[in-house]
Amino acid sequence: MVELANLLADRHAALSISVLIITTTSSTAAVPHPAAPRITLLHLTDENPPPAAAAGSVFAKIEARKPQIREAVSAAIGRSPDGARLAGLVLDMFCTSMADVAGEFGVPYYIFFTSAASDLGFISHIQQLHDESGFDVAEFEGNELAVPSWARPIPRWAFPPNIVNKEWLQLLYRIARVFRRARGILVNTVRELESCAVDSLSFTKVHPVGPILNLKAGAAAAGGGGVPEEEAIEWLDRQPESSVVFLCFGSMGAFREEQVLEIANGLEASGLRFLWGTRAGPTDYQDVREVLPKGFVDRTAGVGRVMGWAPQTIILAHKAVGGFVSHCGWNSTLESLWFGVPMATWPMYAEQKLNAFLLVHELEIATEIKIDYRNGEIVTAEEVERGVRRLMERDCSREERLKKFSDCIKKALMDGGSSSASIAEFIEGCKSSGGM
Ligand SMILES: O=c1ccn([C@@H]2O[C@H](COP(=O)(O)OP(=O)(O)O[C@H]3O[C@H](CO)[C@@H](O)[C@H](O)[C@H]3O)[C@@H](O)[C@H]2O)c(=O)[nH]1
Repeated sequence: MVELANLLADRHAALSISVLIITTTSSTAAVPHPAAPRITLLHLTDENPPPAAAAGSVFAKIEARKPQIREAVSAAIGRSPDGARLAGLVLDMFCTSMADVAGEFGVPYYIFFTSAASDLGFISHIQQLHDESGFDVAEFEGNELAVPSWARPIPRWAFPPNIVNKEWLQLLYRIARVFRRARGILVNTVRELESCAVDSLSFTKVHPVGPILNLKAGAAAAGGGGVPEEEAIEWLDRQPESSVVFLCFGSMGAFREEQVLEIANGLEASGLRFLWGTRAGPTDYQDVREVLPKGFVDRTAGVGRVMGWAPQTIILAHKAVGGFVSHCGWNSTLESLWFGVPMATWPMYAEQKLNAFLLVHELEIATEIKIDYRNGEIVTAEEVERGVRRLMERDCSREERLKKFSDCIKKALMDGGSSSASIAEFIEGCKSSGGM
């Protein structure tokens, strides 16, 4: 959201933006600094959570903050210069309940969707099928489902794992209905990367405005252990060009001890250079070194390092890195594309299997360690070894495609680029809706 605010403020000098940040007990990442004084960050903390926030899902906790949000919006209006008016509310997918607040202030709301447009297409399609014909994706028994925003049918294994949970699915449908009524959806993607999805989404105005990245690498979240950041980078500086496999699984990608052992054994058997970013397991361990195979750190000292939170964008930008094993979170995907680093997929949760399917089968720019990963499954050392070797093999046609998309996404926000045009169109739309 802050990076989006930076981008919008940069493109329109009269725009002031307040970013409301709801802090929950599970908030981990540090919030970046805004780039312009016209951007105000308002942290709505949990110190005196309203009673409803004590229990329930993150959505219920957020919804319980409505009065706080109303107050914050009123205060933001009060602070704005004479003659300025509220243009609208931009909501992320966890905050769709605040659409009502936009209504109360008589302004439109927009969505900021931080995953792929293809994922947005999947969500809105299953909701439409459900509402129009009672289709129940949780009971779907076919092998694949044709979805208009995808060039090829999506295999059932690639569906987000949560959809078998009926309660969660109803929540997803509710969110998708709010999406449909939005004045527009800003998507962190690039038209050239997902033209099929962007062109097929016609229920509201879709603005591909990406890639919105924080290339300065966010501040570290706690947990994981391993070598300190400076040591990891110094080590990387000493490695030959494109020789290191970087493994990192997002802000929540922690593995159980059993899986840590298989990854470690697979990496060691491959003989490849590696830098492995880890997150602490929820219950098992605090520092990954507690659960690595005995002697692993010493035996692999010449070829690898294990660390906790990794400064991912700095590492992906490093010339020693030749491949990235990723959980396929959308931000990691865009960062990898930005730096032109080949990816091997290991999706873990949320919509990551869809992203992996997009990367491997639609765009054909990634290989797989695992693509149809099921929660709780163990990926063996042999699979890891094979996967990292495949990742580091030269494949000219894959590299060419990767370079093409990497070039596209670098141009998108430049003058004349597709995302630049989309942002301008969004801002014009805000003006014509009478808000600015
Ligand atoms: O050790 C780490 C781990 C993560 N990151 C950064 O944290 C971000 C991770 O983002 P992402 O790749 O999108 O993964 P998640 O944190 O898992 O993101 C959630 O949100 C995304 C959409 O915003 C979804 O695509 C994912 O499935 C969902 O898990 C990226 O900027 C990484 O550079 C680091 O810098 N170091």
